[in-house]
Amino acid sequence: MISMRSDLCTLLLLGAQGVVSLFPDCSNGPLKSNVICDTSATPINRAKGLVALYSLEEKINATGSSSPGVPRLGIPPYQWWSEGLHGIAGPFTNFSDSGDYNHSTSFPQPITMGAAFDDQLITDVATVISTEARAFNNANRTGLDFWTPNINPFRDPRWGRGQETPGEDPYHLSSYVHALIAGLQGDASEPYKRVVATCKHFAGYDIESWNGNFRYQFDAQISQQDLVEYYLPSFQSCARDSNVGAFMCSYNAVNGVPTCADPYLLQTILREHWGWTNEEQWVTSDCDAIQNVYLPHQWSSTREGAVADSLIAGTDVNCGTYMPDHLPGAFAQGLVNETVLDQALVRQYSSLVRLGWFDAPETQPYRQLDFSAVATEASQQLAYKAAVEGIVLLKNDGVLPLSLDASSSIGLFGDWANATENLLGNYAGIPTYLHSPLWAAQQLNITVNYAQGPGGQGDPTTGSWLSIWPAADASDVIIYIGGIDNSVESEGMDRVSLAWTGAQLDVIGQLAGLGKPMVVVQMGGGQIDSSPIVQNPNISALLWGGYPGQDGGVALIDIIRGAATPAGRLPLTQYPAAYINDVPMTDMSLRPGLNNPGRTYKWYNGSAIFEFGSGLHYTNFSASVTTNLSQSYDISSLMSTCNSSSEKYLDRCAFTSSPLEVEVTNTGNTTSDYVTLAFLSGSFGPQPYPKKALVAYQRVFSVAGGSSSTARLNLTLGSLARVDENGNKVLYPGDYSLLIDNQPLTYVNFTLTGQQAVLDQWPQPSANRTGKGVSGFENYFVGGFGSDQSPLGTS
Ligand SMILES: O=[N+]([O-])c1ccc(O[C@@H]2O[C@@H](CO)[C@H](O)[C@H]2O)cc1
Repeated sequence: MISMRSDLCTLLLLGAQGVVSLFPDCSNGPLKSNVICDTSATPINRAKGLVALYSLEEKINATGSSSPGVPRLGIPPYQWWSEGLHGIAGPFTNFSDSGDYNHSTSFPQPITMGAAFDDQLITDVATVISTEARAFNNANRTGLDFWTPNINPFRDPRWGRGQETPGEDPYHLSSYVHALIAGLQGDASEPYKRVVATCKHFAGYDIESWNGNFRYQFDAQISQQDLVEYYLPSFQSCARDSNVGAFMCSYNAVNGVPTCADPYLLQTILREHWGWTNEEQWVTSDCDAIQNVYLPHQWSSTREGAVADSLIAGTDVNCGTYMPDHLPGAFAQGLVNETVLDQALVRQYSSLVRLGWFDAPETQPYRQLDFSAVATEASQQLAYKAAVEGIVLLKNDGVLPLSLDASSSIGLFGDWANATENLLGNYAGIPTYLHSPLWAAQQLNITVNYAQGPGGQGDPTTGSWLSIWPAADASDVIIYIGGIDNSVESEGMDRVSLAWTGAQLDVIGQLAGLGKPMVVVQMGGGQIDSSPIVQNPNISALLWGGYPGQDGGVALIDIIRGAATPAGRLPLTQYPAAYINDVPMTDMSLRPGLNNPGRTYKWYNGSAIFEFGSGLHYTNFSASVTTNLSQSYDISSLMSTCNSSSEKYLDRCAFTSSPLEVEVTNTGNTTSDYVTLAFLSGSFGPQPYPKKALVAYQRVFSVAGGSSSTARLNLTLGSLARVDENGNKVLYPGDYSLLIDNQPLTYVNFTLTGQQAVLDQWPQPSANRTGKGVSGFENYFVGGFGSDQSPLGTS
């Protein structure tokens, strides 16, 4: 459960009335001869012209996410907060009760789409989301700024919001988010952006509630090495490589400073080091994160201090009302000046200029879109395809695919067998339809025996499962679809167990005891320890489906019956259930250490139940690297080639002059996709060495039995680099192996020689990262998080 916070509650109530969004009228309104309406001027000059007309009060009012507009100038209210995680959604997106605009396309959760390892799919999905967003916006039903994607890496398996991310690997996240932003925002050279995407939550946010630590208060202690190597690459991809329009700073602090008040993160790293200097780009706070700068972080000593510190640090929009409420006091106290406020507003309005907010609708293709562009046949098929591509086959003794005909009788059991809303996961809008596995099976000409149970995530008594046994007796094949859902992993709620519930294991065990062919489908975003299923010889097959979206049931049943073939790969590690006893959630370090067996496939020193990248097919593949890589490379000549290339950032410079080619051969009979995952391992750079690191991937499609396809992988100098303790990205001499993740593994060895070379010199934070503190609030947590009042009601 999200704790409802005072001013946000008000906001949400206002939002229930719908998005009151008109566009400024540049042809007849009061601004028509202001530069804001001059389409030949630059976005920044247009925005400056507008902001110059605002009074201080009007400027301050415009800092909240529900911006009231300026009626005297014909500036309508604007709602900055829309969500679009896997389809348009959010508290301010207004679906109608019936008729047009009563639904949109709901795609799988990112954790499932991440498993597809298909960047083109992600661009296509994001293009549909931005198209549908525009149609809804034209009907005043949503905004133009979408607070998606969530690209904090899924570091700890307990994290309740890991489902919102593409997984645990920073390279994968970086590539995924680049593809996503292209689809959401469109081509940067176009006159208008489709919508603005927002990379969140910057940075180090991946704890909801663990052992007395809460997202609003947590101070993540992260080494510079882990920050650069693990927590920031996806954000760098957004800012430096994908030209994203917006960032969101997070609730937590990093190394002592709440992120929304941290000039090191927001200015030195984001804007200066990553060159995110375009004035159209702005930072919003997470919802009420600025309040948290005061309490519970106690970084600023007053509310006025918190808004001033955040604005000065580089937070331009405040989700909530804290800035509009407390900036007047901050100005009165001389804590902030108007130049900083103007800068925030110019960023906001030049972004709206790029969205065409001020321009005549006739000139803009996106302003012509209506409900006929929503939930089209092609979008529905894409939602299905995304689900199919993300489903992962983890065990198969040959029973799958089932060949079903009119004489087949299947038993469908488990909480997810008739899942509808569960298919979506969190941050969902209203889907076009919800096709459960049961519904999908019932569309086939077979007998389906369905019975509910065990029921919920608790451990109900076996009495409630009685209907299962006659249904199972009547079936030739048993399919159990269960696992976890948003009742145990969600916003505000981290998991307390990585095991299947006792009730589910009990019923699965009893069903397996019937000795019939049996398939288990593990659902949910976080992984659960499926070793009891893997080890049970009576269970023939195991699939993972995550949250597969509106057509997820059809996708699952189609894979089970062979109408579609599985080729997804786990985008995260499946740890043993005991992992949560081995490491506190608050330990942010990746490498193994005291009370930490290491995190993710790179560093975990125990035995995973399933490794990152696991995934079987209904056929077999071999892979061979056909580009000749096995040689020795001199670091200084690699560097001088890159230094004289047009690439501004050395880590993006290509390692090989043309993409590395991998020939993928289907050595079996069944046509199937194949995800080529390329990892690097070896002895180079600082110790300890990671077990391996993903450096490239490509999905190849519909490879027929006996034939081959070529995967082309772009390797950069950055993919060979390691990060030193100061966060510098360095190319080191040493022995390298490129591994193509396949059975058997394909290796290519090569060496780098000469002196190490720095690809990216990391700016260091200043030594002083201590806040001002708030006296009298030492026991603030006792009072909870709902407001910035002290537990005693004084402030
Ligand atoms: O009080 N509320 O209404 C409320 C609603 C949502 C909420 O979560 C935050 O809002 C989302 C904004 O995009 C961020 O991803 C999430 O961390 C936090 C608080």
